Amino acid sequence: MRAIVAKRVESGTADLAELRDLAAAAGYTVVGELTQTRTEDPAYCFGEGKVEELAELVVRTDADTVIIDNEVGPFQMFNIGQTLPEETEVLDRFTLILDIFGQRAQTRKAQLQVELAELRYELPRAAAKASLAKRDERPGFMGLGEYDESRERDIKAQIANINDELEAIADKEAQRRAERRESGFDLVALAGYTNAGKSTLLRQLAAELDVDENADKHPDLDSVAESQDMLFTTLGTTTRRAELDRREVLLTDTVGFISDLPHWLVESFQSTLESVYRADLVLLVVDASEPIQEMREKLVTSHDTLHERNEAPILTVFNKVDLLSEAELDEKRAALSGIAPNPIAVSGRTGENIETLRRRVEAELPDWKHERLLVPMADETMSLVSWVHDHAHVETESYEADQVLLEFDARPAVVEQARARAADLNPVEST
Ligand SMILES: Nc1nc2c(ncn2[C@@H]2O[C@H](COP(=O)(O)OP(=O)(O)OP(=O)(O)O)[C@@H](O)[C@H]2O)c(=O)[nH]1
Ligand SMILES: [Mg+2]
Repeated sequence: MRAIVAKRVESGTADLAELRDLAAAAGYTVVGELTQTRTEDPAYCFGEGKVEELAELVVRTDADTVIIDNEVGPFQMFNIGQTLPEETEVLDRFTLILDIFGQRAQTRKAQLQVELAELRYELPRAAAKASLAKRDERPGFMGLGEYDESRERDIKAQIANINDELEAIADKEAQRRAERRESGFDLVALAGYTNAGKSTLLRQLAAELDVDENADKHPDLDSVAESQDMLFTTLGTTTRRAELDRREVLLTDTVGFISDLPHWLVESFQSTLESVYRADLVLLVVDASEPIQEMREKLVTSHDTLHERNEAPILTVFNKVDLLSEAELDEKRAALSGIAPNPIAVSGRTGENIETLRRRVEAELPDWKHERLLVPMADETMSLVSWVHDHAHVETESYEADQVLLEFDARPAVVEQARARAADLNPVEST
């Protein structure tokens, strides 16, 4: 798999660094690159001369694939394909990302999400492809061989089916979140740009114990294997129990964010992000070894992704501080204080400051409530008392003649539930 990466920008100089990383993540060896600064050409995206240059580069480097960072319309795709040597595959940023996601999708949900994204990508292109297939000079190009109008209807039907199945999965997950909360767990989610170090931090913060059926499907969480410097190593979500002093926390690792993703692609992975949106606290992880400008852009992308639906407070984590000096860190803190107020600086690799992070997580989680509860003696009383012990931090437990006094700290939801259960108890003498 030998690829040429290409990018067009309207102004300034095109930066190919991220596209190169994405290509590598998909398994390509990058054998050439090409950039252009100009406005979009309606027929070719790039200038026509540039596409001819691209064709020569393909021949010279013996590449089999061309990856374009821009969104390429169906007609542009067709025209570029006609100019390039036969059999050359053309991908744009989105089909490349879908390619990576497709390779990594291990769970039913992840596979459905990838399929959904592919269909959403194809839908607006279906009509164009059908008309191109009719006048295709190169039968089979872009898989257009048997393309016709009925394809659009098929796509819509498939999208509806997948949405139904994903909704059913989301319902089950919502139920599981509720059960976990009822069991006294606070839910904390790791979010952030791809490659920021989320999975590494999960390993640092969490016990080996997996609480998720997906855990074995995440090779990047293997504590022995060194994680790779690769984009999108995590695709589904994995949840583990984190070891904190007082509070029982479940920590969920999630898919990384990336810039320039169109709406339909983000939407397709919405239910993956649900565990972020519905958390009690979000740890927004940033790679602090990168230049300030890049950190800022990635923070903006992350906040944009979280913005509309996130309900939880956000704690920014500057990760990879083993790679920078104290002075550099101070400079970055100051420069980014607007978008990342009071961040905590850690290293997931060396473990530096991880204990402080644990304390910060406890401090930032919504406050526990103090409760003083008088429980009447009844058949179910002792089971309620032990439930409170399991879900709360019990300070006092004293027995009087016909009641138990419990004083404890707990999540507001646990306090409410304890009160309700106590109110439901029928005192012994009345039965
Ligand atoms: N030097 C250094 N490298 C780190 C640190 N934390 C993570 N890394 C490296 O950064 C790379 C990405 O780490 P991951 O934990 O896989 O990142 P991620 O955010 O889970 O990435 P995606 O799953 O792709 O979104 C790996 O090569 C890690 O070894 C750190 O504190 N210091
Ligand atoms: Mg990861």
